[in-house]
Amino acid sequence: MLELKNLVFEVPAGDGATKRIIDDLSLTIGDDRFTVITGPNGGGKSTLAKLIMGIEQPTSGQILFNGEDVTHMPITARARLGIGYGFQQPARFKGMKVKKLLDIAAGRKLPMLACNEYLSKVGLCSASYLTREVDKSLSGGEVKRIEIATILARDPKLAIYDEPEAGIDLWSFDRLTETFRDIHAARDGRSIVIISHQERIIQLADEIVLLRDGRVVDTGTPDELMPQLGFRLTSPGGCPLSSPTELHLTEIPTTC
Ligand SMILES: Nc1ncnc2c1ncn2[C@@H]1O[C@H](COP(=O)(O)OP(=O)(O)OP(=O)(O)O)[C@@H](O)[C@H]1O
Repeated sequence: MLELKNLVFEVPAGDGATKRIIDDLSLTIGDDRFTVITGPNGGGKSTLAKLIMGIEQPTSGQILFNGEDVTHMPITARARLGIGYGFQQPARFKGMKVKKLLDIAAGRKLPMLACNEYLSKVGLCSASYLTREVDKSLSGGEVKRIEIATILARDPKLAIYDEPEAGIDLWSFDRLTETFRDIHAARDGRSIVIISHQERIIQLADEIVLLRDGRVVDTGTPDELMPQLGFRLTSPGGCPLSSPTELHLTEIPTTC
């Protein structure tokens, strides 16, 4: 369980003034929960994720993970405890092959079959990508999907994905949505927090958290909050392009 208690994050705003990015925010995320954090641009979503991961330090407040105070713990220690984070704009690692990155994430040398599985879950073909370097030769969407595959390989207790849909094409996004749905359906005690503006991801949530001006302004189930967010409720997985998308997707993970 993740508990955020009265978190405040302020940055210098010149002339000794400060700007409050996260404003006395309290939130509890239980085990086995699929939580989507959404809200307007600049509302503080990525900052909140960075505070949870330890990339930023709160000005005040407390972060507890499974009862342990991790507020001032370094990133690596939090990662060891089981918190994983996927950046909105992932880093590239010149000289590092995709296979090696997956091995590092998993903490062991992965068999090929496992690599195939992780990459297919994000709609990438192992044969084309395992030996590629994670450098500038990969497109933004490819790097993003490889990073998500590394988080799947790491299999953290709490996985935080910052806008996993960003820069990802419709077909790969469909595969990714399936993957998130499968992880959640497994109900194995893992928790997922996804920062997203995407209706189809928001729809998967147990709980939606609406963040604005660094504050939680509302929480609720998709039934409760989606109409308020301006979304129309559809059956899970509903998509006007489901037929052509499925056609492509069956080709992506299985035939490479
Ligand atoms: N270190 C910093 N210094 C100054 N301003 C910052 C800093 N970090 C974040 N901000 C500001 O805080 C606000 C929240 O940023 P954040 O990236 O958390 O928003 P977001 O909700 O993730 O937005 P988006 O939906 O556009 O990704 C923004 O106005 C941003 O410019």
